[in-house]
Amino acid sequence: MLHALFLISSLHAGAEVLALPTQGDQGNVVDTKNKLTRLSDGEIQLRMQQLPGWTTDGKSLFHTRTFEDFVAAVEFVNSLVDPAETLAHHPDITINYNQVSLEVTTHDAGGLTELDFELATIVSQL
Ligand SMILES: C[C@H](O)[C@H](O)[C@H]1CNC2=NC(N)=NC(=O)C2=N1
Repeated sequence: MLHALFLISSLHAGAEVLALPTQGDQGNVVDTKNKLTRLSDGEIQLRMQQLPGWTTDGKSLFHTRTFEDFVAAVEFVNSLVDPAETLAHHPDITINYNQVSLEVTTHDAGGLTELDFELATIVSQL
């Protein structure tokens, strides 16, 4: 418990926390309280290791998919609607014929948050 409190205050102070909170009480507390808090560079690096097919500039996540044709590209875009609405978090989308490019960031926080990685992880499974 003391450890969890220390972790939370570290995050608020903007310190880099290299431990990835994924499970247990500590992780749940941090995830709930910090979903819209910008992640540090160290936290972003750790999460990128779990996100193949995506790149980052430290402010956004980027992902591009190529499809058979325009119709398939639009169908993929349509499949993004439900997860985006469920999370109340929406990717910026560019369609170039059969290619769909996504940019995910938390505009409200001015950078990357846990929510961006949640959305990206769901998109990766589509
Ligand atoms: C009020 C509403 O939930 C917010 O404006 C949401 C909507 N969707 C969003 N999507 C993304 N990508 N970033 C946001 O900051 C964001 N904000």
